[in-house]
Amino acid sequence: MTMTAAYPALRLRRTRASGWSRRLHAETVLTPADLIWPLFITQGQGVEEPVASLPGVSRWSLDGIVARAREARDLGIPCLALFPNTPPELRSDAGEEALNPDNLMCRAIRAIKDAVPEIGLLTDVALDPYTTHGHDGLVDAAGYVENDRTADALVQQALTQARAGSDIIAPSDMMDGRIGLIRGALEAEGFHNVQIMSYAAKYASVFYGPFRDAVGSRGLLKGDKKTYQMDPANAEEALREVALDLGEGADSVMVKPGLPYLDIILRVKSEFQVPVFAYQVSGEYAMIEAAAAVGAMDRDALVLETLMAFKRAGCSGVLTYHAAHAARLLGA
Ligand SMILES: NCC(=O)CCC(=O)O
Ligand SMILES: [Mg+2]
Repeated sequence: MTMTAAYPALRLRRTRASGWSRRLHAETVLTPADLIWPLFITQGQGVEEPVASLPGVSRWSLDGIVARAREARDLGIPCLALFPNTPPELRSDAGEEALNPDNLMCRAIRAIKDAVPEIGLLTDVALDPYTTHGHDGLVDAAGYVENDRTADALVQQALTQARAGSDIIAPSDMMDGRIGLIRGALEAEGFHNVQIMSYAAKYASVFYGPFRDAVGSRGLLKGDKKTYQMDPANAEEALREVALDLGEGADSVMVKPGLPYLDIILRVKSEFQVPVFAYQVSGEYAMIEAAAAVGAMDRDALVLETLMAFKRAGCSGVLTYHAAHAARLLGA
């Protein structure tokens, strides 16, 4: 790049001097269409259960979930991400409830599609909301999460969700090879337009703590998830993960958590030029709320600045528990 001028002819502050000019020169735009709103589903009717570690976030029974879907539509949010809180009596070692066509997830998909057909639904594929041990897959006698048996179960779980009406299958389990198997099964059953958003680079992170409260698996989890989720020390490996998932048929890829991994988002976008999404996870949400609660920083500004950072790094969109609040701030 050749500079045509130097100070004092060139002053970068000139274009920043007024609001209209800052708007005119903004390189990145954040709109409600960039947001995916994760929602927690619970049993019953007329139930709202606040999640203590996520102030402002609740689990909703199906009627409340449908109300949130209407709210999202009216705010211009294009897509919801659904997570069930499965009661202990429906959990098992193999998480069979994940394959029940009448489980909470499938009932939520159908209820939303009936009432608000114009909103997109992204559904989580992994066994952790359904297992007694809190792991994302099937565990062998030594406590190791078995890859290939788990992948077979995930294929069945993905088909169960696609049959219920899911628009985007989002495998969050980090098993090897599952994207290709799921894509093949979806094609074979005629679900040609059901997308796959792969949690391609999902790190074994402390930032997921409040989410485990929300889906009821915190107290259950035995050990940690380091034999399948990625080591926070690694970046090159994330590019290999993304390359594999794209090669197996993922339509878009996700990096998770979000803000501490902006370098990964930037590298994935630069290397592959495909749709990349970030998950601003529960611990990130909790940090923002905690900082705002003690008056350390302004909540609304923090929400919008962090979401803008994802767009600037190259994201097509962001999963965030602040989605509805952010959409309101953006004046939808
Ligand atoms: N599979 C979905 C998650 O693990 C979400 C994590 C979070 O929000 O902390
Ligand atoms: Mg992988």
